[in-house]
Amino acid sequence: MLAKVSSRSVFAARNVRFSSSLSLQDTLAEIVPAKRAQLQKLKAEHSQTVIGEVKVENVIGGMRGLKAMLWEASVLDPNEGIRFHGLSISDCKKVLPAAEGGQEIILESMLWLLLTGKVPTVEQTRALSRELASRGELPAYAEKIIDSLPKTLHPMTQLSIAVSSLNHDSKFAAAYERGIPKTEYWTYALEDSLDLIAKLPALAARIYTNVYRDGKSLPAIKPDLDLVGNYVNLLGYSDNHSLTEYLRLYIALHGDHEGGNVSAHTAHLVGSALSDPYLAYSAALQGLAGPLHGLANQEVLRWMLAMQEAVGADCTHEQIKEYLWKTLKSGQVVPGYGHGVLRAPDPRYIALQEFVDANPALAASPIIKLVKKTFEVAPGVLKEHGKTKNPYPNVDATSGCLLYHYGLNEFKYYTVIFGVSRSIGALTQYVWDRALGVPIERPKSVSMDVLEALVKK
Ligand SMILES: CC(=O)SCCNC(=O)CCNC(=O)[C@H](O)C(C)(C)COP(=O)(O)OP(=O)(O)OC[C@H]1O[C@@H](n2cnc3c(N)ncnc32)[C@H](O)[C@@H]1OP(=O)(O)O
Ligand SMILES: O=C([O-])CC(=O)C(=O)O
Repeated sequence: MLAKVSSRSVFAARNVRFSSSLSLQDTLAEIVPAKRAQLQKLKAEHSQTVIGEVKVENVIGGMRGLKAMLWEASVLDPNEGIRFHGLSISDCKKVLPAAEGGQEIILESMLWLLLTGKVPTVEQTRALSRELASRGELPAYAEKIIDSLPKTLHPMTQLSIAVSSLNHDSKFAAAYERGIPKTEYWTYALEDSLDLIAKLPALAARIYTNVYRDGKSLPAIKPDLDLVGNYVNLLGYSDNHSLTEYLRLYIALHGDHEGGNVSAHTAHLVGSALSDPYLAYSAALQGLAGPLHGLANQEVLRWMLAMQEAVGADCTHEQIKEYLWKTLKSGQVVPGYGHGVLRAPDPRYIALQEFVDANPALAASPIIKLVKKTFEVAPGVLKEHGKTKNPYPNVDATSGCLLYHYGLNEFKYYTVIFGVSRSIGALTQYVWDRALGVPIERPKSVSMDVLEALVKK
């Protein structure tokens, strides 16, 4: 913590903004007018300025590379990876407050940064932890809905249903029905977003205990713990400090990855119809549950375990190469590799590997050794295969394997943890979308006949 504090002056010199002593709500209220003015200026002076072109490949290729949506909290560089309000992951590790007794960045400090663009103080981070804890218990109807779901239903489907059900109490939806002015939308959006983020650990833990622990009763939320501390406690792993710290890092790092990824984009799209934060984030979770997106962490472990069984834990590079080729030749993707934007190893993957390197027990784990060995050969194989534009690992290449090492081996649950995290990025933008009054999203689509006619012109 001392090192973090002393690096403040270095960051201040880089114009990184530090929060004063205001509450989160007051900090935002202070920023909203300036952001609105920034958008008005852009509209007034540059609405017609061209910033790119649309090619046929954008229309038929998943809009890759098209700069067509506003996203405030983070920007993804293909080679450097993600920056949160200009801060890289290693910057965040230096400057964002950790939990009491911990070293890793936590959801609360990342959420504060994402929402406000400012680095919170330790006191502000603690106050946000207490606020989230005070909002964290579930309403009885939500517990009833979760408990009624079949244990065989995928945990991500359960999470999406549970989040959606909370719209029963949406303050945003109720205020809209009452007829509030548009300028006030963001305050209700923020209320719902904080409520939802706060309740995600209890929702996610209830799903876990129902599916994997015979519905064992859950402890109450502790008012003095950070959100992930509470989550780990609810999951029944509170005696494992290393896992708690890993989850703090994991959940902070997965929070936001600019706007175009499937989950974030979905929340933005659904929210643009003024569906409340619960409905928007429930929809985002449905996208996160796809194997090319968040479900890849489950798929990586499944693939790794199958490889381990086929070639043994102590396998050679040559055996891994053969297994990679077998996967590729059977027409499957290598899970945990490739990316829609990144063209270098994902810095989130690197940050998790650094966590491993600092923990000898993790570095010695057979499954984590296999992750590392696979990284040593997979890029070469994927380059030779010649299809993927990015032969390097993304964050999913290792995230689930660490959970497996810690004994959290119910891999169909892994994306739920990702879902707890992604809320902070998706809902940050939800709040800003309402504060800035961005319109309903409605791009123009074209048929192939129209495209043919357009290219002939
Ligand atoms: C948190 C996250 O969401 S990170 C991403 C997690 N997903 C995965 O790890 C799944 C494996 N990876 C993939 O499927 C892809 O790399 C994606 C979905 C992440 C990105 O997709 P794209 O942007 O379309 O990738 P790209 O432009 O490189 O694809 C070109 C071709 O390479 C293939 N390709 C891409 N990645 C891989 C891979 N890991 N293994 C094998 N083939 C691949 C694509 O399927 C595509 O094949 P096609 O021409 O037959 O359709
Ligand atoms: O950016 C993407 O498309 C996928 C990804 O890594 C994420 O959402 O975290």
